[in-house]
Amino acid sequence: MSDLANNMENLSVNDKSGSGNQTASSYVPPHMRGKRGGSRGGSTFANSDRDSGSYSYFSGGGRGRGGSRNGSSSFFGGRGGSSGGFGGRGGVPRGVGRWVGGKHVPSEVDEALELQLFGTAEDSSFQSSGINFDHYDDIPVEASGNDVPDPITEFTSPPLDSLLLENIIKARFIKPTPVQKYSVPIIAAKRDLMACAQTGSGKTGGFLFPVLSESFANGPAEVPEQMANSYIKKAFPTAVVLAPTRELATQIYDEAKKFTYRSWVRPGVVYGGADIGGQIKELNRGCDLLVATPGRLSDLLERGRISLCNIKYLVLDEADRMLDMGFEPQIRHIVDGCDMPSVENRQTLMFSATFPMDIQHLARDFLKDYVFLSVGRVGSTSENITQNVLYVEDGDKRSALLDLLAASEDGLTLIFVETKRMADALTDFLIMQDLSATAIHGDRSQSERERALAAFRSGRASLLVATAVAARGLDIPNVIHVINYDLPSDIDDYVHRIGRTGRAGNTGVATAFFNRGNKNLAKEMIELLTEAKQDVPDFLEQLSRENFGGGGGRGGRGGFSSNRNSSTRDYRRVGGGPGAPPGASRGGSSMGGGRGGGSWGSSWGNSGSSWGNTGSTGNSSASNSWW
Ligand SMILES: Nc1ncnc2c1ncn2[C@@H]1O[C@H](COP(=O)(O)OP(=O)(O)OP(=O)(O)O)[C@@H](O)[C@H]1O
Repeated sequence: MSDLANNMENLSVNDKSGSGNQTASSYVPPHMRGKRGGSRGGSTFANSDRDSGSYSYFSGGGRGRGGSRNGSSSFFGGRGGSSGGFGGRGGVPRGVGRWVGGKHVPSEVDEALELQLFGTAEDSSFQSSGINFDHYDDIPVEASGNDVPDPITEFTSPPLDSLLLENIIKARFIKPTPVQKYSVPIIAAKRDLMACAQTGSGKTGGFLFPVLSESFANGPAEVPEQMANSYIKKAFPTAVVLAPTRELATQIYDEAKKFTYRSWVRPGVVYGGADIGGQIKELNRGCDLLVATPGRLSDLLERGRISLCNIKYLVLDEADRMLDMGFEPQIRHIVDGCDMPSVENRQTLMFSATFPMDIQHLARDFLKDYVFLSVGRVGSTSENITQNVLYVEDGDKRSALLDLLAASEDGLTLIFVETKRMADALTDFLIMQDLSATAIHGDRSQSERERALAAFRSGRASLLVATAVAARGLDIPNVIHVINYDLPSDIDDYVHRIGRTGRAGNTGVATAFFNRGNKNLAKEMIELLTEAKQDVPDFLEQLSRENFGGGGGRGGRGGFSSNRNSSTRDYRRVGGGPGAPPGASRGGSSMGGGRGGGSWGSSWGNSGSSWGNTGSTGNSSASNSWW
C-alpha cells in the first residue's frame, strides 16, 4: 500500500472537529495543525494565481505530454510554425517522408524534432520512461470470434514495418502490452475488432501500430478521379480516429505524430471550439490519418472539406461513449450518411475499457465478423490502483477533501465533480485555501481548457478539478491520486475516472466520497472492489442490502443485469447472438431503469436524422450539457 493509502487509513473524515470554519481564509486540517506550509499549501503558484484574481490565468506551454507540450501544438502541432510538431522550414514539413513510385522514402533524421517528439529517458513527463508492463502478462486475455490470429510476443519487423519499429524503439516501448500483442495481428489480418482493455494499458498503440504498419508498407490510396477534380480542396484520409473530447483527440494526434515520424503518413486533428478556418488550412496541406471529434468532423464533411471515400480504417476510441446516446446520431451520419466505404469495405476498430452489453449490441451495426478481445475483465479496474471508499455526507465533503489533500504525497491530484458549477465553486474554494488548483469543464473556452491542462501536466497546478470531460483517455503522468468528490451515476464512468491514475504499470490511489445519495452504485462498487482485490467497507455492504430490490443496476445506463459478471464478456457468447433482434437482449434487463427503453429504441430508427442539431463542438451538447 502506498504512503498515501497508509496516511488515509488514519483519517476520520466524519470528525466534525476539523470541519468548522470552512470559510476562514485558510483551513488547517487536524493532523496538519502547527505544520502549515506542508507539501501543498503556500506554493508560489497558489499565491500568484490568487493575486491574479482567478484560477484561469495560467500561461500555456507546459512541458506535459500531449497537446500542451508545445503550447500551440494542439492545432496540428504548429505545423508550418516555428515551434510545433512538424514545424515547417520554408514550407517543407520536417519529419514527413514521401511515397514515390510505389516506394516509401522516409525523411531525413531531424534530431531536434526527435527530442520534441520522444523526449529523453530521464524526462518524467514522458510516461513510458522506465515503466514495466511485466506483471501484465498474468492478466487473462480472451479473444472470441472466428479464426482469431495468434498474438505477437515482441515488437519485431516483420510483422511490423521497419520504420514503425524504429519509432516504437525511439518511444522506449520495450515490449507490447497485452492489448497490443493481440490487436496487431488481428488488425493485420484485416479483421474488425472490439477491444476492451483496462485503462492505461496501451490501447492507443493497439490501434495505431497495425494501422500505421500497413499504411507504411502499402502507401496511400489513390484519390478517385472524379473527386480529384473537385471544386473545393479536400482532404482524403485513409484512417479516421473518432474520440469524444477535444483533449483526447489532441492526445491521440500527439501519439500519432511520434509513430508517423519520417513516414509519408501525415496525421491531422480537428475538434470543435477551435478556429475552423485554421483547421481547413491545415487539412489542405494533406492529412492521411485524421483524429477528430464527431461534431467537428460532421461539420467539415458538410462543408465538403473532407472526403471519407478512401477510408480503410475507422477507429472509435472510447467506443462505448461514442455509441452512447449523445454521439450515436453523429457517428451514424459520419459512417452511413457521407461517402465512407461500407462496413464490408473498411475495417472498423473499437476500443474502450468498458463495453456495456447494450452498447456491444448496438456496435454490431458498424462491424462485420469481428473479434472480441478482452484483456482483464471488461470494465475491471487495474490492481495498480488502490481504491478507498469513504462515507462522507455532502456537507462534509470540503473538509474531508482538505484532510485528504493534506495527507497526500507530492504529485498531481485529479478531483472529479458532477457539474460545471461545482467545478468552479470547488476550485475557488481550494484557491482560497492557498492550494494550487485549476479547473476543466465544458463551459470553459478551448484556450482556458488547454491552459488548465498544461498547468496541471507541468505541475504548476497540482490539483485539477474536473467534470466528466476529463474522465476518458487522458494520459497524464504523475497523477498519484484521483478523488471522486462526487461519484458518477454509472459505474463505468467511475472505472474510466480512476483510470487516470495507476497508468502504464505505475501505481495510484483513488478515493471516492460515498453517501446515501450514491446507494444505487453500492452493489456494483462492491463487485468492482472485490474483483480488484480491494477492501470493501462495511457501510457499502449495508447500503447495498438496503438498496436490494430497489432497482440498482447500471445507474444511468441500465438495460442489462446489474451483475457485472454477466456484462463483462462478448455479448455473442452470453446469448443475444448476431441474429437476435435488438429488443431481445437489450430489453432483457430485469433491473429496468437506465437508458429508458423507449427513447433508446427509437434512436435505432432515426439514424442520422438529428445529428445536425448537435452543433459543431467537440462534444455533443445533447449528452453532456452538465460537463
Ligand atoms: N508497449 C508499451 N510500452 C511502454 N509504454 C507504453 C506501451 N504502450 C503504451 N504505453 C504508454 O502507456 C500509457 C497509457 O497508454 P494509453 O493512453 O494508450 O492507454 P489506454 O489503454 O488508451 O488508456 P485509457 O483507457 O485511459 O484511454 C501511455 O503513456 C503510453 O505511452
